[in-house]
Amino acid sequence: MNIEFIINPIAGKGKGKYIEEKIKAHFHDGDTVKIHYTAYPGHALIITQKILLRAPDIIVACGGDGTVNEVAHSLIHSAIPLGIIPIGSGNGLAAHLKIPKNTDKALQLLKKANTVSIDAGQVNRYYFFSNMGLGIDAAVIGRYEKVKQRNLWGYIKAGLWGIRNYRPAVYKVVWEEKLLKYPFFFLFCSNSNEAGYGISFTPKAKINDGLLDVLCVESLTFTQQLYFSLLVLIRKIHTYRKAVTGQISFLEIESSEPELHLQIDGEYKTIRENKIKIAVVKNAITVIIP
Ligand SMILES: Nc1ncnc2c1ncn2[C@@H]1O[C@H](COP(=O)(O)OP(=O)(O)OP(=O)(O)O)[C@@H](O)[C@H]1O
Repeated sequence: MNIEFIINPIAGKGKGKYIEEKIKAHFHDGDTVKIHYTAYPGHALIITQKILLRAPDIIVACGGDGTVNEVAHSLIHSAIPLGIIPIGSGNGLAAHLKIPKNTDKALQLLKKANTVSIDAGQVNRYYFFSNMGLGIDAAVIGRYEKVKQRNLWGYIKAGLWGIRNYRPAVYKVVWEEKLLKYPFFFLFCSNSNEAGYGISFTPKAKINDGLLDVLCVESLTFTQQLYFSLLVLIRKIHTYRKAVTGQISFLEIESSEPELHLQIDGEYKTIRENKIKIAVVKNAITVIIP
């Protein structure tokens, strides 16, 4: 088997620095293994494009949702399966796919090569495989990237900062026959049912149903934000009267401001336009699962 690994050395708490040895212990006699380390954001995307020219049997992303996103982006509509070794901090996609967090168990899966075809979401020129969000979600991720503490405590600190500092932006959301226009607290679109750390804003999402699950929440007071958090924790957010939930294959969002701030698979992005179009890409990639 020819198998190539792309390791993000800073994912999670820097676990990527230690997995080379484990990889070598699992794959020897008869297997050709190549290991690549990413050196900067976006590097995994470029490495994958080069690897594709050699047509290996499997390309493996070792990192969190950000690394998986870059590798998977280059694999869209390729027949080569994606392996995931979840060593990031959140690992939402791997959690949905029930890929073990234990590195040895995740490496073992690669040998069985049991695969599934999954959808992706497309936002303008970007893709997401787990989720994307606007509103407080993007503000929190933007803050999280600044605090440089890539763990649950880092997310909690960024979340508390978001509750104090996020100012709702007005979006016009065109969603089949629905039109929503108000200051938004939260706007989330997901392919998976896990956002990371066991939290889910879209518990009913299925990864290969040809649809994306959406949650829109209008501007909330401080107490309502606490209630929102509680409903998310008990996976009952769809029951909240200030939430609009549903499934889409296409969605348009227009902001009252000249640019849009998003999180895409946990990475903060600024789109220098006031409009985005979100669409589903059916059967976008093949992934190795248990
Ligand atoms: N050598 C590097 N130095 C700095 N950043 C890097 C490097 N290699 C990759 N990156 C970037 O690190 C970011 C975070 O990676 P990733 O999402 O895989 O880990 P994580 O944030 O710990 O996990 P999760 O997204 O699941 O919470 C990505 O934007 C990726 O492009």
